[in-house]
Amino acid sequence: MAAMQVVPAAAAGVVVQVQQDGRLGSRRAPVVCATGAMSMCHGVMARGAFGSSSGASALSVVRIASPKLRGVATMAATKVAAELGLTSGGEEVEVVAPEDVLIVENKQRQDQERVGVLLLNLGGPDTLEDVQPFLYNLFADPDIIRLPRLFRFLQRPLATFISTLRAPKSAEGYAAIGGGSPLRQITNEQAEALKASLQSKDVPAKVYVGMRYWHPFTEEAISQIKEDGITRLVVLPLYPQFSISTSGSSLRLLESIFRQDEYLVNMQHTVIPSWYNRNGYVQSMATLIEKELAKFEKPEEVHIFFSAHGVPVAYVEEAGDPYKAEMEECVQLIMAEVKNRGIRCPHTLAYQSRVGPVEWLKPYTDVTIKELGKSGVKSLLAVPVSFVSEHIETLEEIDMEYRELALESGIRNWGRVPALGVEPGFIADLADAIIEALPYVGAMAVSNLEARQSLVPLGSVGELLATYDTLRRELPAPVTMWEWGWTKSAETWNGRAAMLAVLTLLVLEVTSGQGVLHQLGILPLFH
Ligand SMILES: C=CC1=C(C)c2cc3[nH]c(cc4nc(cc5[nH]c(cc1n2)c(C)c5CCC(=O)O)C(CCC(=O)O)=C4C)c(C)c3C=C
Ligand SMILES: [Fe+2]
Repeated sequence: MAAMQVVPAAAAGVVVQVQQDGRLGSRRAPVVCATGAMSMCHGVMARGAFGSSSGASALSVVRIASPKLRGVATMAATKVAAELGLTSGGEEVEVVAPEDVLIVENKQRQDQERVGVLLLNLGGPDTLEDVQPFLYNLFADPDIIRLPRLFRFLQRPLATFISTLRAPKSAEGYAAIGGGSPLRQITNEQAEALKASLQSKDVPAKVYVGMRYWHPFTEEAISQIKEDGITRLVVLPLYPQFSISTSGSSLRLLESIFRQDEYLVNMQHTVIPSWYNRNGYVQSMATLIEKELAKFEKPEEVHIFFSAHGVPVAYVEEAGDPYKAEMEECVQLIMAEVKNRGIRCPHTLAYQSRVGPVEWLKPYTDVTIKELGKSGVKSLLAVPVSFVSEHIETLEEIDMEYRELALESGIRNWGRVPALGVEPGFIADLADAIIEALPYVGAMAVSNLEARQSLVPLGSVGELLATYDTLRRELPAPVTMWEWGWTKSAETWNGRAAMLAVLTLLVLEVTSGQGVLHQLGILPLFH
């Protein structure tokens, strides 16, 4: 193992010593000298003109200020040392003092590289006409409704059936918030802000938005990424906590897109699967809470009420979704920071937006609001915590439905923390997360301990999908009327459900003239 250490910057620049035998001081390897001016703050990539006895003429430098990032330092140092010909390539470079390390990258190679950031999000209907097709896309996703293998062919007809039934109720909600979802516009603003923040940190990158269920679809973003010749991609789902039903579903889609395309197979990438535990996010949330609390007449009497989007319990208990654990840890971290600021309000976490009759994560938001009202709480501050943009579930469900319920339940003073949106501290922290992930692009990060900063560790799409939900077990469908399982009643219901689904299929095929039976050439025989 070779050792790489950066000797603190002299007035003229930085000296990097690389040694082959792991002990500093003996058998000196080539020394790389920096002569340009550079920014030295944490996480900032700076550039300068450099000279080196190994022949490298232009380098860029990343300062790693935290010993916690030893893994990042090691990986990048290993790569750089090999590129500079300081090691023969195979051996890992040991980082002696990570808090002092400057990682040196070959700038010539960097100039040919184009960094891209892909923001993943759910998407929402732009107009009321979009509501049913948007819902169709959502319910056609096997990570939202996972049918038993035998019935998989019914996924699409079932999605048509459920989306058609649900569309009028959903459309009412979207009509109440102005006739469509604000998600597209807010996500575009976040992308712009992130690009500017990265640029200000001397990391030029293109930022793309890929939605799962509506425009701009992930496929559209990927086409643009190819067209722009991106060579290194950081994938950032805009969900602070990981769930199979959100980030997981988008990764599953990316995996299939990547697999079918030679350019994408070879494009290096890494994913930041969740980031609820980043200090910048936690601080930004605490600041928003503090600001909203100050608007109450008696802030010390306010109950802080975190409301997260729910998922069916089976996602957590049967498929191993880390969502609940990450959510609980997230709320703990935010409350620890809130307490740090001298605020002593009690708090509760509950889950909203359940769909259908299967059991979802508890406690439910509506039930909890009623209970809090009954128990004498008079002032409530709602904090949406699973999403970083305003959307139908903050603007309609929380601001209208839950507010009304709270007032009916005896709560007199109501407040709501806005979603983070383009809050500067939050965007700057996301930019830092991207910069810190860059050395992992193309590297096997999951196997690296330091990459395990959250329950779902940093890694490539393939690595991440291999770490959870590998079996993709059948789960109770969240939106249908039956229960899967082997109890007597479940069997009966399975049979009925299958009959219902087959009937639906037949009706749809006959009315639309399209479908599996037409494809198999069976149905036209009956015409
Ligand atoms: C962390 C966030 C989210 C999780 C987890 C999640 C799981 C999940 N959602 C549904 C069903 C629906 N979700 C709908 C809208 C919607 N969902 C999220 C986020 C999460 N979903 C957002 C941000 C939005 C809103 C987008 C917008 O247009 O503003 C909808 C449509 C709206 C409605 O009809 O209520 C449905 C349906 C399931 C079944 C699920 C987990 C399995
Ligand atoms: Fe949802």
